[in-house]
Formats: sequence, structure tokens, C-alpha cells
Amino acid sequence: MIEARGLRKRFGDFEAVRGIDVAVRRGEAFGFLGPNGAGKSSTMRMIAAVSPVSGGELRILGRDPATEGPAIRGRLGVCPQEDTLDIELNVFDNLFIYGRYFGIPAADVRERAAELLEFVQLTEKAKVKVEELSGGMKRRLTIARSLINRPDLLLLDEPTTGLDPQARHLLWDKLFRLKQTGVTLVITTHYMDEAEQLCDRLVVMDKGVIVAEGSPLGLIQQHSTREVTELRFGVADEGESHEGHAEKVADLGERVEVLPDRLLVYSEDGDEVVAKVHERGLEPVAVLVRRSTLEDVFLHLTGRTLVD
Ligand SMILES: Nc1ncnc2c1ncn2[C@@H]1O[C@H](COP(=O)(O)OP(=O)(O)OP(=O)(O)O)[C@@H](O)[C@H]1O
Repeated sequence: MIEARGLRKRFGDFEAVRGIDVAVRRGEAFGFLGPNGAGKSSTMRMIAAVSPVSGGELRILGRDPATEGPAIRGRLGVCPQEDTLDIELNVFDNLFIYGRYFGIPAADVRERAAELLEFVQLTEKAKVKVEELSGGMKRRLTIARSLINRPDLLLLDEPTTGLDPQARHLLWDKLFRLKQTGVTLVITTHYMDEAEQLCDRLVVMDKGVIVAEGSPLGLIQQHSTREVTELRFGVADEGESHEGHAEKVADLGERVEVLPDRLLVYSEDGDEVVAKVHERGLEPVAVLVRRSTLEDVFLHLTGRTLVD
């Protein structure tokens, strides 16, 4: 569906995407995970055939975006980072006008709009002005709108940013169902839980390059340990820096990361780490044993947290 080789995006002297290779297969949910400024949106806009490629090769649905932009855009659904709905219009009309813009006959658009409103659970809001909708409803409507032309490929740029947990889960459920119907999804996100939930495969991006690629589980297995023990030390121990504590637990795991507010000990068995910490007379004020996540993968690969 998408083939990129050495893909680059420059803005003046600044290179936002610095030669990435990506292959997205039909029917998969593919993710670009990375912090703000990693180059995800810049990549997505090239894939959406709305931003010219500065270097390298890009084929979308077997076509060249430089010469076949309109044909590509006709087969894509695009859900941009910011809602671009017409807030003066009601929910149904937002879909109707968009469908007509694609040249779909009025009767077909009506039918398709009704079907999509059902899918995103907005049927009862059909006549409500968009400005009266909640953030989650607007996102669902944007997704419905992006599906009006029955796209082969759906591009979602940060689909759940700014939504509350309940709205995010509802949206994930809708995207999961879409995937089951055979739509290929390409998602950018800086939420590791979103990437883990939705993506079959993903690339981790940082500063315009890909630093890792694989399935969420594969990446975790390759770049992290099974468990992570988080240790926080109290104010009374401030004299002794986190680095000081880190030295004392360094041999308890495969590696230790020092964050401003806590230590992360990477090992296969977190309970064993906790027992040894206590045996050594260390007294953390908070201890948490958890499974490794993509956040740990990112930290290991870049030395930074995703939310920095
Ligand atoms: N039109 C533009 N002109 C100049 N610089 C730009 C432009 N668009 C993006 N950039 C820069 O390119 C870099 C990558 O931006 P991009 O939006 O692709 O990142 P991102 O990973 O999508 O992050 P975010 O989640 O913040 O959108 C950033 O440093 C950004 O400031």
C-alpha cells in the first residue's frame, strides 16, 4: 500500500524527515510512534499526497504522489490532527458536503452518511450543529467523514490526542472494527498505549529518522526486559542523588535508567529486584513493578522519555 525508500522532507534548511524506509502492507494497522517533532506529521502529509517529497522515493497504492496526487487522494481517507469540520453545519451536512465534494451522487452519499453515523454512534446527533459536540464526538465524526469515499487506506494523525480515556477507548474500538473490515490503517501517535493497542507493526521515529521497527511485542522483547521495577527515593535521601542509588542497584537488573524522579531497573523478575533492594537496606518511598512497554523501548533507544 505504501513503499518509501530514503524518504526526506525539508523545510528550508531544516530536514524534518531524514531518509526513512517504510513498507505498509494491505490490511495491516501500521504506526508511526515518536515524540512531538519526530517528523510523523510531515511523513503523513507526504503519504496523504498533500506535501511534496523533498527526496527519496514514495509510492502510495502503487502510484507516484508527484504525478498522480488526485488519483491517490480519491482512494485515501484522511483524519488530520486538528478537527477541520465545519462547526456551523450540522453533523449530517458535514458528511453530505464532503461526500458531494468527492463527486458521489447525492442519494448514495445520504445512504453512506447514515451508515457511517450508525457506525460512529452519532445517528441521534445527525441534526445537531458540530459546535455543540464533545471532543470525542467530533473525532468520531471526522473519522466518519474520512470514510465517506470508502477508502482503501485510512490515515490517522494523532487520532486521540486531547480525548478523555473513555472517548479514547470508544475510538480505539471503532478503529479496530474498521481494521477487521479490511481497511489499512496508518496511525501516528505519541501514546505508547495507543500504539500497543492498535498497531500490528510500527516504526519508532525520533528526530526525523526511524530508530526501530517491529510489532509492539517484538520491539519490547528485542529492546527491553520482561519487567521494570520503578524506585522512587524520598526527600530525606536527597543528599544521596539518584545516581548514588543507581550504583547500589546496578547489578540487580540488566540495566538501570536514571530519570529525574525515579530509577528504572530492567530485569526479568521485578519482585526479585524489590526483595534485594530491601535486603540491602535501601528504603525507596515508592516501588512499582510493571511489564515493559514501548515507552521503555523508546527510552532505551534514545535515552529520553516519549513525553519529554
Ligand atoms: N511547514 C513547516 N515549516 C517549517 N518547519 C516545519 C513545518 N512543519 C513541520 N516543521 C518542523 O518539522 C519537525 C517535525 O514536525 P512534525 O509535525 O512532522 O513532527 P511530529 O512528529 O508530527 O510532531 P507533532 O506531534 O508535534 O506534530 C518539527 O521540528 C517542526 O517544527
